[in-house]
Formats: sequence, structure tokens, C-alpha cells
Amino acid sequence: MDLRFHEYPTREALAEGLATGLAAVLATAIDARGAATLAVSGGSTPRLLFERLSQADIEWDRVCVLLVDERWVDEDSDRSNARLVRNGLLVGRAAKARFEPFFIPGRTAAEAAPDLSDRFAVIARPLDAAILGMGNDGHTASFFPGSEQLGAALAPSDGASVVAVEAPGAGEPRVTLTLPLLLSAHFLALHIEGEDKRETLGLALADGPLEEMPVRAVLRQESRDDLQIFWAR
Ligand SMILES: O=C1O[C@H](COP(=O)(O)O)[C@@H](O)[C@H](O)[C@H]1O
Repeated sequence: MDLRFHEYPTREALAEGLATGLAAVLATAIDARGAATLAVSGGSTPRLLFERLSQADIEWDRVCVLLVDERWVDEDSDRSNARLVRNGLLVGRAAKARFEPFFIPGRTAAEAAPDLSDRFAVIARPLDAAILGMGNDGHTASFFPGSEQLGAALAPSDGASVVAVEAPGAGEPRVTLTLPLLLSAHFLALHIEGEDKRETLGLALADGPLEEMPVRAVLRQESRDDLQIFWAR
């Protein structure tokens, strides 16, 4: 598999390099279609990337930003991925971007998922860029080991673009974009940092059940041997 592995000397250099690449992808989409769609991960890894990307000199008012997954918590929670995006990415030049959060107050993830699926099928097609993260349990987006909904998230029989997910290691209930939608992204990257994540990546690239490390669903896609992996110590 021809995975493209980009190693940077520092996390700052990685953020600069990936932000520059993403800005070019978004600018190209804007030139071609007049609009661009960017799906980003939450968690802790993207903070520096968001800081750099928010300064990119592109037509942000033509960019739609969404998350690849969300923890089903209110935006005033530290666990909210939407909060991270609003505070970290949608500032400076990028404040003009349109953000499409998942969380709907007063509804559970399971209740909201069908409506979100319909809505994001329109919003997210096409995805110009999708940046995935990875947990040391081998999850990516909200594709978690031990989740009853993993099959539906990886191969939705009804063509869903968003599914609700629960898993022992997930903390709270979540929603996630489904794998087919993520794989449709023109530019698809996995952004990981630290020796621990590199070790986890090594395990994920080795033989073993996909269900134990769902990130394998992305790494083993022959149709996406252009997956770009960004890593810094
Ligand atoms: O829960 C999540 O975790 C992963 C990895 O997060 P990190 O803190 O290890 O960077 C993230 O990619 C995902 O979007 C998030 O919901």
C-alpha cells in the first residue's frame, strides 16, 4: 500500500506544512466550484494546525467547515469538538467560514442522527478535504473498537452519511460521518503526533482484525492509497 508518510521535525512545522497544503486544496476547490468543504477532527491534536490554518489567506467566506465526528455534549463542555473548532479554527481570517456543527440541544445522538444524515449528505458532498485523527485504542473519527454501531458506521446499508455511536471507550454517545463519505474526500489525511501514536500506527498497519483497530478500515482501503499521513514527535 502506497501510504504517504510525512514526518516533520516539530509539531509546529507539521502544522505549518499541513495548513499550507490544506489552504491550497481549499483554494483549488474554490477556483473550480466557487466553494470548498473541509471536515476536521476534534480531540487535542489539531490545535496547532487550526491556529496556522486560521491564518491562511483564502476566501474563507466560501468555505464550509464540519467535523468528522462529535461527542454528544453541549458546546460549553470541554469535550465538545465544536467548541474546539469555534475557538481554534474559526478565528482570524477563518472567522468568515461557515460552520455546520452536529450537536442539537435537547435531542439524543440517536434521535438526531437520521436528520443529521439527511442534512450532511447535502452539506458534505463533495468533501474537498478530510483530516482524520487517531486514538491509541485504534479509533478514528468515531469508529471505535467494541462499538455495536461500528458496522453501520463503516458500511451503512442505508447509505447514511452520519450515524450515532456508543462504545465502551468513547466516553459519551457520539455521531460520526460514515466511512464512505470520508473516503470520498478529494484530499484525505491522517494527522497524528507523538511516539505513542506512531507505535499505534505501526500496530494498525500490521495484520489483525479490523474491529480491534477500526483505523484499519481507512489504512486498508486500496482505493485510497493516496492517504497522506502527517506525523511529528
Ligand atoms: O475523541 C476523539 O479522539 C480522536 C483523537 O483525539 P486526540 O485527542 O488523540 O487527538 C479525534 O480524532 C476525534 O475527532 C475525537 O472525537
